Amino acid sequence: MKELHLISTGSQPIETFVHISSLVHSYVDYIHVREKHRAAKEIGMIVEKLLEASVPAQKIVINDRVDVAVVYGVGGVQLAYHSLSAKQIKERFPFLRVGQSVHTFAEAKQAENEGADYVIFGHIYETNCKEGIKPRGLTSLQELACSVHIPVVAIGGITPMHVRDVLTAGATGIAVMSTVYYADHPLSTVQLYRQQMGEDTWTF
Ligand SMILES: Cc1nc(C(=O)O)sc1CCOP(=O)(O)O
Repeated sequence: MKELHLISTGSQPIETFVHISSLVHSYVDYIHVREKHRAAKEIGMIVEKLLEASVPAQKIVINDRVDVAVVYGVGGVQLAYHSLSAKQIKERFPFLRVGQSVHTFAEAKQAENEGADYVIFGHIYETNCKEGIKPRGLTSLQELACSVHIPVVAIGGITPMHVRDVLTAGATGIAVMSTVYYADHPLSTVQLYRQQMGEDTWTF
């Protein structure tokens, strides 16, 4: 099964993020709370709202803040270069699914060696989120996916029309932000991603 991850924008009202997440969660595998400017307490409140909106705890991934993930009993954490290491977290909290965000082959190898469950690699295409930084493209994705043994989730500018190319390049899943959270019709957008992933028979 190919994974579909959604990432919060960090700039939307929380109510909008929770509302859209509640509409689409049946069709996605993971919803990342990536709210870098917010304190742990606020991130915890967002998790509470997601849970109240029936988003399953196992689908919730907290960016960076392992403390919040453990306290709220959610499914996973997504680590950045400035986060605690995958090794430290896996040793203490083996029940957490640990993703590492990477931008180079060396970072991906290190994540694998440290016991990360998967990496998110990007950005593949141009995206407003990484303005002015050259996209890494499909060839780098292909090289990286061939070189590590853990799943590689692709991120950055991925529209439904890109999905097949990205999966053909070796990604085991995709992560998207603006195309869903800024969509006029988030539910049909997510369904379109699923179709492109060859999973139009997705059951929920
Ligand atoms: C959060 C994030 N990380 C990236 C990376 O390359 O590490 S790209 C990205 C943003 C992805 O947003 P969109 O789907 O709107 O392009």
